[in-house]
Amino acid sequence: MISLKNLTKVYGHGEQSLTVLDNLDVDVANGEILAIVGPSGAGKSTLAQCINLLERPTSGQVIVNGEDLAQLPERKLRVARRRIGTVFQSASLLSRRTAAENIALPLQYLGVTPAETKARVGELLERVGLSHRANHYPFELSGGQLQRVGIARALALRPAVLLSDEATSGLDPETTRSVVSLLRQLRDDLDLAVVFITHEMDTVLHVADSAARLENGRITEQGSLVDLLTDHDSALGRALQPHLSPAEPEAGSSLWHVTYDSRKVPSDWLQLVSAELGEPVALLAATIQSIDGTSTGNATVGLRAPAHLATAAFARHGLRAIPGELAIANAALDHSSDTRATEDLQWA
Ligand SMILES: Nc1ncnc2c1ncn2[C@@H]1O[C@H](COP(=O)(O)OP(=O)(O)OP(=O)(O)O)[C@@H](O)[C@H]1O
Repeated sequence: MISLKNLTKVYGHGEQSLTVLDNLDVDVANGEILAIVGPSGAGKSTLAQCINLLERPTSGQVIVNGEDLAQLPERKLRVARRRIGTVFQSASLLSRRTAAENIALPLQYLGVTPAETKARVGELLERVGLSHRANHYPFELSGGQLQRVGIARALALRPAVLLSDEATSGLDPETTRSVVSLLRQLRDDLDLAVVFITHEMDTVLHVADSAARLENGRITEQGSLVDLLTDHDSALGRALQPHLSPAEPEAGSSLWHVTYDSRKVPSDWLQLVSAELGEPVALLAATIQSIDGTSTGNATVGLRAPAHLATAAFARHGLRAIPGELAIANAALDHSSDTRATEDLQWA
């Protein structure tokens, strides 16, 4: 478990000072992946460096398994830092060492015997699915394989916390999916608390149990993925939903945007709403996913029924429906009055 309490980082002094992290409170339990998202300049890299204590926070606590690492003197910090394994954007492996030798590095620095190191490296290679690439050099490995070696190296000293600092950024979608599924596997097998820092909103839905939004050095929203996705007031929840390009509605019918507003939306809601309205409801676009066993998502539909009947029929099944023009007008309003919406659009 890792807890950040009142974490603050200020660069510079006096009039030149810049508060980059402002009183952050974040908890990540064992077996949980928390995604921290935010636009460029929000403070994500600084936060990563404060979590693994490469930068000392100006004030506040970084508590791992009950101990505040931020207060430790340098000598003790060197040891305590082992509790946090970090995976960086580019795996940053030593080019003249094989995959196995790169993974062995942290163990060698610690003076672990060659026999123990060999056994541990073998275990780690197997865990990340790379036993067959043990003796390959970085230039012989794909982007996804390099990240797997980076993950294995981060796990070498059996950390309690795995910090992923843009570890999937720049990877193609399929490779991202495979790295993400490895992280989820490790979360479960090793009961790790995983902090997944990213600017890629698309990945969050696939990897995280919970998400927090960092903006101008502050956490502006955080919660479980399901809570965020089913809260129509959540800017982060909206930004997490994939964008849809709906088909044209039939002439004479109007377009509605439908979001899952409850944890108990029946899977056959389209038929149920059609039956209640006594007319077909056309599905024009939809994205629905299961998060921790709860269905969430949004859809665009076309129908002819009067607005008040349609709204009520959707609401009875835990869905929130907004007429197309109104939804577009709301989005425009968000866009002009709320910078968060602007950035949501950029991330999506
Ligand atoms: N060592 C430093 N000294 C002074 N200011 C810094 C330092 N490091 C970062 N900053 C400032 O802190 C702010 C946040 O930077 P940071 O790199 O943490 O953001 P970020 O969210 O990671 O951005 P990006 O996604 O573009 O990498 C920026 O205004 C940056 O200029």
